[in-house]
Amino acid sequence: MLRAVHRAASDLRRGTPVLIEGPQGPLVAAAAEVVGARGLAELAAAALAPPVLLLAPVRAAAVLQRPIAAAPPGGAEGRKMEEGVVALRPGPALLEPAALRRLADPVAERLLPELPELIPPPALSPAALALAKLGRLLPALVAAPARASAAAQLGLLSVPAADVLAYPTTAATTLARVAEARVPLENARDARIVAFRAADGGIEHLAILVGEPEKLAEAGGAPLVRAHSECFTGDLLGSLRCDCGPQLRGAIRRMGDEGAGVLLYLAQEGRGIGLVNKLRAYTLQDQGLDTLDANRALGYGADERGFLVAATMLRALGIPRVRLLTNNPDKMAGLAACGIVVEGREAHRFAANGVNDKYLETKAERFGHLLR
Ligand SMILES: Nc1nc2c(ncn2[C@@H]2O[C@H](COP(=O)(O)OP(=O)(O)OP(=O)(O)O)[C@@H](O)[C@H]2O)c(=O)[nH]1
Ligand SMILES: [Zn+2]
Repeated sequence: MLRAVHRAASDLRRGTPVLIEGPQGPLVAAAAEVVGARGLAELAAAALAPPVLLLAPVRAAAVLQRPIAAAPPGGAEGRKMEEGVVALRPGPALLEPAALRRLADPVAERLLPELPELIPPPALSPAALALAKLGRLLPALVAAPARASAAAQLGLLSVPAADVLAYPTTAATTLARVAEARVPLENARDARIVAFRAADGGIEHLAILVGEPEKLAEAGGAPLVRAHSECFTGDLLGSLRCDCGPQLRGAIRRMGDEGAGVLLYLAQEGRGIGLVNKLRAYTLQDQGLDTLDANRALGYGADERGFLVAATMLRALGIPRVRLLTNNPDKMAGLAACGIVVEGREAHRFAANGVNDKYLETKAERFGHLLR
């Protein structure tokens, strides 16, 4: 079940259409960002009706140059605008690879050849958008109801919509320890790295254990824990745009000083949108958007991370109670909702550096990050 989703996301990434299966018959979909002439021809061969464009509501509003009310997915009430999906009927000038790429990408935005018309989204649209996000692609697709025989006849991959929507939970709950090694660190010599992998062999997450936090937990204690989302630019390159580097090294140093702790190094780059999209978000931020609106302009949510990954790893390590090193109240609530007892919070704030000042302000003002 994980495997089919994984393979379908990979096909989307290479511009090949996939079939998303539901009770009313399949939807054939290809990613607007990468689809080429061959993918569009395959899509047309599978389709029962002319293709439509599926976009996140914020992106659709930007394309149409007016505010729109998003249809909540599956008619569910109370969903956030950023979780909905909007369908547009394109004319022939838009059904062409370069125009589709411009439609998907606000960074590449130039005048579109025509303004498409708003129509009700076909069934299974939310799963199509979710699959593009799992592939870390821009959530923009060209899609059409498809013939049930299309998978066999055209050799397209087919995946149940329900499996796509369940993927984040399934992947998080099937994480298991696969490797472990002692790795003395500059500021914490007694450190080990434990690697976790999901049942589909997908993306791996790491736990860095300083000292013996498991023993502390066994005795009923709550070790110092940091759930750190990967940040290639900040953690590795020392980017000044964010505070990730100082937070990462600061957490290890603190655990070294205290003699015990766990740093979960989570493969959730860019708050879950991936490195490529984070770079796009940075371009939008240089054009004036803040970190939250930049994510939304791309069609992603402000924060796409789930906390089940961290909770599953902590449970597997035998650490059900934690003192969490964070300024983010959502992390505490998220871990608690996944069954981890958050006994306390330790502030983890570093001074602004002259470049990340606005980023830190936005985290406090719009994400509700605690200032101390
Ligand atoms: N999309 C996006 N992601 C960013 C941006 N700046 C940093 N990030 C990502 O944000 C994540 C940093 O999150 P964390 O430090 O784990 O958590 P936090 O939500 O800031 O909360 P704390 O625990 O208080 O640090 C990393 O995955 C970074 O790649 C940005 O401008 N846009
Ligand atoms: Zn960062």
